[in-house]
Amino acid sequence: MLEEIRKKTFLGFDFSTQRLKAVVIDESYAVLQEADVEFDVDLPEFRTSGGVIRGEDGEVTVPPLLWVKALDMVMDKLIVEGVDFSTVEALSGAAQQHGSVWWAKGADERLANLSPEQFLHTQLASAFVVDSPVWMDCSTSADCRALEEAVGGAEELARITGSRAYERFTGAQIRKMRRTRARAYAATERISLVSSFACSLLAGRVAPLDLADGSGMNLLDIRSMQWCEKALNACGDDTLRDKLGAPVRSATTVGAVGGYFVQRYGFPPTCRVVAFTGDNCSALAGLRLQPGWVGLSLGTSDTLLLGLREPCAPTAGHVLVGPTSAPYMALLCFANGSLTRQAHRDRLAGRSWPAFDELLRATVRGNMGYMGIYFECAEIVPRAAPLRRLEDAGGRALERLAPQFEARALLEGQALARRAHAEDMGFTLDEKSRVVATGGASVNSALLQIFADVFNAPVYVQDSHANAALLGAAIRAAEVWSEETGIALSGSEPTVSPAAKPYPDAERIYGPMLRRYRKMLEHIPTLL
Ligand SMILES: Nc1ncnc2c1ncn2[C@@H]1O[C@H](COP(=O)(O)OP(=O)(O)O)[C@@H](O)[C@H]1O
Ligand SMILES: O=C(CO)[C@@H](O)[C@H](O)COP(=O)(O)O
Repeated sequence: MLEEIRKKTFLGFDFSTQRLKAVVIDESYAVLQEADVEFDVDLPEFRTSGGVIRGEDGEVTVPPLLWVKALDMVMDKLIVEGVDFSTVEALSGAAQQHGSVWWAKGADERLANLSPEQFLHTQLASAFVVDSPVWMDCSTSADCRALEEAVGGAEELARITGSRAYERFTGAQIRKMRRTRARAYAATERISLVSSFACSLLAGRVAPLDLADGSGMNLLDIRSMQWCEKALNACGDDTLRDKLGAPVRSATTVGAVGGYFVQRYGFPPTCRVVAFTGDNCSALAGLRLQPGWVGLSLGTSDTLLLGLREPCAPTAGHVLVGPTSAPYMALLCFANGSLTRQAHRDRLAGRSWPAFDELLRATVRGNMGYMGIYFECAEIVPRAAPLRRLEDAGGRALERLAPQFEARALLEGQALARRAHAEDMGFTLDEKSRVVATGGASVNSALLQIFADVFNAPVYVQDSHANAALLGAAIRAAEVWSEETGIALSGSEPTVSPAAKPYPDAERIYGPMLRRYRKMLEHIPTLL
């Protein structure tokens, strides 16, 4: 009886590229408290820009201690928000995908013996062998080609692992580490993904990788759900399987919360830790997409998410093991998302979104035929080096345009790319189609209107302030807890609200522009 009336809450984390967010929800999945640590602003001592450190030759890394320290900070911020940790029945999390964390020897022991008297970051200062390569890294092209060759070609790798070899995927990152920093590779006891690393901090032991995020490594056979022997051999030595450990289904309780959190913050010792997963996988869980809907995450990267019944071997984009009841999910990741929009906002309109929106309002839909492709960093879909292409309605190349036309060309070009590549992945638009947007840029109604018109489908956003990946983390914790305890929760479907509706002439304007976008692509030197 007492158990039934005791207040039950669930905690979710999102270790995304630019910040760490945390949310507490109740049994009906209503948000009770939220907190957030912005890496560049709140942890300036790590000298990140956009949450990462850019090195030479396309290397992009993060010192894992940044995430550890951010966890210390976000916990303290949750206390300030009034969170009562003694009511947390289960927790889970999401994290940027593909990044790897390289644990020094004795990782499990260190995690199991954390003193509640001290911060985590002071106790884990020497727990990592190297900085973490993250998803923005594009320094592993040679390793990608070698991996594809070892497995029998790009198509075969895509058939087995759900993706051709991609620079940011963990397999090639591991191969590069072993090739260029053999001593660091050898000194590493365990390799985590950012998600399973964050889970490890909470669980007080090195936590297993989950199958959904594990599919973003080019190492997992997405049909058998086991590591692919050939891919392991191509990227590591005979210790790699042990370094990675066995992956688990995303809906798995990996254990109880670590003693550190019980003693320092008052969590109940029975609080369950549910496997953490990739942020896009978590967003799929948070958005609860229905057939015909497409998820659009506008975080640091722009990603399109779809539930799939069967795996396929995509030429661009990825198929991951499903984190929810859909057996698989499709993921298209566009590296030129918010940071590219932000860079051009700064160039064209000062550092203000309202001023940028003002520029958009000075133009018409279709931009009088002006179109642009802006890749500030190497693009993932399509795989291409940084470049800028502008053309007029007659297809003539232009050097520059007035700021208002450039602003619209940038956003329309991005939305056209998202639609073209979603269609290539098998997404078909019909009258039931919906785009459900989430992530930092989903507050921008002018951007959402462009997506509605280009997709010729209404765009919705979640009613909750928390983004879908973050909310998905807390909801996954609640659902696994409910399934395991047999205690039903009143948790409701997340409600979404219409944010933009396509104009009746949208297809007439953007259908031809979609064809022109595909033509422009033909003239772009895409990388292999
Ligand atoms: N009004 C706005 N219009 C467009 N983009 C915005 C706006 N507000 C924030 N953003 C973008 O949101 C991005 C951060 O989104 P967020 O989902 O927090 O990222 P991540 O989860 O990858 O850390 C910023 O880079 C910023 O450019
Ligand atoms: O690499 C990918 C997906 O394949 C990225 O989407 C990362 O998962 C980072 O996510 P955000 O910080 O952009 O949300």
